Amino acid sequence: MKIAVLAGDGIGPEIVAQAVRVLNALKTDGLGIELEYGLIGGCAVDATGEPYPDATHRLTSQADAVLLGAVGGPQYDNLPRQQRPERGLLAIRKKLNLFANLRPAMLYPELANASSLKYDVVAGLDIMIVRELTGDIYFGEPRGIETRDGERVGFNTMIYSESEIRRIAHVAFQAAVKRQGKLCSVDKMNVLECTQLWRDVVTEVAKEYPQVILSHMLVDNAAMQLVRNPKQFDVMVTGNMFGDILSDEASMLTGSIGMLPSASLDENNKGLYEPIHGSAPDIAGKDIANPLATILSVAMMLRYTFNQEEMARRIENAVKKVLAAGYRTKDIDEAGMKSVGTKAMGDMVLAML
Ligand SMILES: NC(=O)C1=CN([C@@H]2O[C@H](COP(=O)(O)OP(=O)(O)OC[C@H]3O[C@@H](n4cnc5c(N)ncnc54)[C@H](O)[C@@H]3O)[C@@H](O)[C@H]2O)C=CC1
Ligand SMILES: CC(C)CC(=O)C(=O)O
Ligand SMILES: [Mg+2]
Repeated sequence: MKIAVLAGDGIGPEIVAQAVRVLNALKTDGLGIELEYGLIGGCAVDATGEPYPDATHRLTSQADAVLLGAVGGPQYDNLPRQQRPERGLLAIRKKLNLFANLRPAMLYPELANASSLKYDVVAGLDIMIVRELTGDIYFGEPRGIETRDGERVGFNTMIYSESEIRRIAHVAFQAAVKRQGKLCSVDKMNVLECTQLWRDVVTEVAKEYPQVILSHMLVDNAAMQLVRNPKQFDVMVTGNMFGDILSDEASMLTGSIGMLPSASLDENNKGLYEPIHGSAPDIAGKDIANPLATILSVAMMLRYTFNQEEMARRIENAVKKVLAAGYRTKDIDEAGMKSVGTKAMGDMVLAML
């Protein structure tokens, strides 16, 4: 099995290095994998002028799975839009048809005090956010900034086709069937036609899953409910932009954005695995970033693309043990715990593994 490793920018190389150590440890234990490295994002622009070069696309197309760190940084913010690192991320998602983004927000009991909510509100929290990843306002055309009537206007297009909504709805319903059987679809149908269609299609698909209890919620309320009573949610399904925002919000219920992994899957469970956070330029190069979201993304890779449930659990259990033993990077640290940096956290996960 081939894994394309794209570390990207900012903290990307630091956190991916720890996840690669985990993969290499499993390889030593008999997991048949080969790692190949490529460029994406700002580092790819620096080397080739493109955020997602053809050579990287050849590598990822031939790989069974992709491990990605993060892209972007302030030094790239003034580039022409097509060259911005984030466009590389949009390109890989679109070109590999990775339409189903799974973002589990689960609280490790050891991190109860790190959560931004009180213990009784978050104890046992386990939400699966299913975010559509290749459509919506992030990809819709027309888009741009142009002069109209003597002033500049900026515009993007929120667009979803019925088939795009239907296929992500199926992923979400199937996830709900395997979990507590509850699905909440999040939209803004009171003002956006695009999401009226979203609600209509999700409601139609629900007929194929009578065992799942479907509810609908407007996104502003959903954002509020996530910090009021997050345990009401089992699976949430939503579009690209709302899912992006709600998953960053949900991450803080688990203690830190540095804890949330993700899987981005195509129809055949070929996948790209990355933490949900960005390149965190404010802490890059300081050996303080939390590598656990990236390490937990490797667990998702083993589960979803390689069907190695036992190895996936081994990684998750190693993370649990590290937290139970009191090791904490800065973002989840608290009094009385053992503060560690990025690499030392990787050391501890390897030791527990
Ligand atoms: N998937 C990706 O590659 C993404 C890339 N970005 C890009 O990343 C750059 C920075 O974006 P921001 O808005 O600052 O979001 P960010 O997610 O990179 O950082 C937000 C905050 O969370 C902290 N943080 C993030 N990951 C952490 C970790 N593993 N451990 C400890 N703390 C962590 C950062 O230090 C920062 O204070 C931008 O260029 C943005 O476009 C943003 C989101 C996703
Ligand atoms: C950087 C963007 C393209 C996307 C983003 O923030 C994300 O996928 O979480
Ligand atoms: Mg995001």
